[in-house]
Amino acid sequence: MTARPILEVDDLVVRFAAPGGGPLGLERRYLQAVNGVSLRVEAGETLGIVGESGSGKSTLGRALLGLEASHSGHVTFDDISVSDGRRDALARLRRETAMVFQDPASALNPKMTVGATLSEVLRVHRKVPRGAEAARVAELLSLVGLDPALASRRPAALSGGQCQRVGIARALAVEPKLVIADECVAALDVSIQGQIINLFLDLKEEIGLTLIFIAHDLAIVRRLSDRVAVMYLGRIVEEGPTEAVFSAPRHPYTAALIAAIPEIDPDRALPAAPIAGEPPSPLALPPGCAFHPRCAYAQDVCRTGPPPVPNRADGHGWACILPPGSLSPSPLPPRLPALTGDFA
Ligand SMILES: Nc1ncnc2c1ncn2[C@@H]1O[C@H](COP(=O)(O)OP(=O)(O)OP(=O)(O)O)[C@@H](O)[C@H]1O
Repeated sequence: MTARPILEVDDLVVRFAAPGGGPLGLERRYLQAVNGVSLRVEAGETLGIVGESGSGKSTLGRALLGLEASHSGHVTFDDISVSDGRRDALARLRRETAMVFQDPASALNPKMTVGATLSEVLRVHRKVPRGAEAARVAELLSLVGLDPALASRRPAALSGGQCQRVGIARALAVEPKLVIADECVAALDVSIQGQIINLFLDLKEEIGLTLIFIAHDLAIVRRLSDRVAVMYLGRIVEEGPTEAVFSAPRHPYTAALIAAIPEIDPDRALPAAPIAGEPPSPLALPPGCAFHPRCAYAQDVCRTGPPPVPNRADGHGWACILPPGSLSPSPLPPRLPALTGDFA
């Protein structure tokens, strides 16, 4: 029996109007920050979303929580449709989901104590009876590994790691069915990052937290995620069980990102990322596969044909004409001879 997804996303498009154009006669141009994304998240699962800067991770995360309007496509959260913008559905989404942001200090009100911040969430969401807030605040602080005595402090009197734990406690205060963490450890020291990752791992075990973890640090995502989705210019180019994706990537972009992960053991360190150049402008996507100008494996069909049809085998999807096992484990793959046959 397959578990029921708590979140289902079908062909989601989120776009922003480009500057210029519009009413004076010029045709309005749009940047497709999320360009036809489909994915599933099951209860208790952690989905990591990775990709270079500008690949659309944050826009996708915001759209999933109704914080960014979608242009087309469908998002279903726990059996309610949230993409048609119905107020009651959005209100339920807000009650049952939470976001943890990158910069812990600026995400907290500097004038409010930790206790007041958490109590406010409990009150607004009517999570505990009047008078029981202080006890629940202490519980929440303990849950994220903080001394309940910190409830009387303001953010300025906390370290970055402590602030991020408060941010996580605030997210947990609504007893969310889904938490989206967007680059929530990027601003922290490496040792504090490790502590926050361990905290998420504990929360998965203790309260069955369902988490979407957005990051460009693949090593962290590997440690935390059950499945991983790799984004490139608004699309998911590869998605599957974390170890399958990391040990045998099927898209050259994923392989290149993995090759760029710094190795702790210098003897095993691989040379720098082999991805050539910068990503193209999302306003002027190349024809064919959008990754082809940077891909060491590109064939003529990748340059001129339609964008690759996503493949799926063994629960592992990839949007490339290459069959599984084609990618060299070397970070500087040789150009492959021309492929024959239809792999799509
Ligand atoms: N409000 C906006 N208006 C116009 N363009 C936007 C807006 N927000 C994001 N974009 C553009 O959408 C694309 C995706 O941005 P997004 O921030 O989602 O990417 P990201 O993968 O989260 O990047 P990063 O890791 O740097 O946060 C980028 O080209 C970005 O410039």
